[in-house]
Amino acid sequence: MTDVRETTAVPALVCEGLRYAFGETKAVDGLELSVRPGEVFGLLGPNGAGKTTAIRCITTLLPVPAGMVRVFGHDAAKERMAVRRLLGYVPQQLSADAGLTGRENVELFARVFDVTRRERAARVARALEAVDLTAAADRLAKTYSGGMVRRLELAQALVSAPRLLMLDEPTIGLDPIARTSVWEHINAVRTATGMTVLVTTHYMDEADQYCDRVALMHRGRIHALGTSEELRSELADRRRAEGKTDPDPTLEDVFRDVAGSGLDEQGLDEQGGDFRDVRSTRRTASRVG
Ligand SMILES: Nc1ncnc2c1ncn2[C@@H]1O[C@H](COP(=O)(O)OP(=O)(O)OP(=O)(O)O)[C@@H](O)[C@H]1O
Repeated sequence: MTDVRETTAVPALVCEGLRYAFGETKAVDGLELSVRPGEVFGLLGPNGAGKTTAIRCITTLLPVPAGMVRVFGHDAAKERMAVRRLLGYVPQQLSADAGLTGRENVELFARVFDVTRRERAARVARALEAVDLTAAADRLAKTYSGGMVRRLELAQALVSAPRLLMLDEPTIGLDPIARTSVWEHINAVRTATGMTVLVTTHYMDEADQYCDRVALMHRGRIHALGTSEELRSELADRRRAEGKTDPDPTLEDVFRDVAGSGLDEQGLDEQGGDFRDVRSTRRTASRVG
């Protein structure tokens, strides 16, 4: 893979005062975010927090009705094509075609992204290799396991050599081994290319382990932002100051703390207990077949 390490200080992504409403529902309500080039940034939050809507605004699939979104300095409202060329996007919904082989699926995306005919075969082969699907490339996608499908979707997004890769719940519904494998491939490509990654996840353990920084989103806005360690140690300090002697807080404790009582009214509890429960509500592992 070509080395396109970032040398510029321009943020990979900036959202300022981003708002998006579906009728009366304020899905994104004044989102403030800045993602550094080359980092893996985790956008965390319960169902309905506004993560997917924010991602759709950033990827230009939805307009930016209020506020500002910039991708490597390009305005998502005014320079949509420039922004699209910089982005790779793996949505929550299935984006691979079960009736095509892995290679054909990636080729399709190469065509959509205008990869020239001369470059196409090599780029497709590189993308498949980056996610360890070379040996399975000529099998129909419907024969793939859930983890392989997710890696295929990753290859589809990588074939255009994006500078900012957006992944919406990339590991939901996968078993722990497949989840680890997906993350290892994301990390390997990031290391090789210097690509920036914005990922949404419900899995706090994954965010803790794989994200350089995380933002905790609730009801359309960010409630805390930093490294997992910073957020956890800030909460530990606050607890100590209040005379509490709890053991080390987790990222999920941080989320409960920053979102406060709102979670009890309309948050995690309403959505099935906690972040761990949410994953059982959606299954991607058997989506193809
Ligand atoms: N097409 C739509 N029409 C109406 N309301 C919508 C639509 N899409 C999302 N919403 C609402 O906007 C709010 C934010 O939803 P969104 O899907 O962005 O949240 P999310 O954090 O991505 O949740 P999830 O983790 O379940 O994907 C929710 O209240 C949701 O019901």
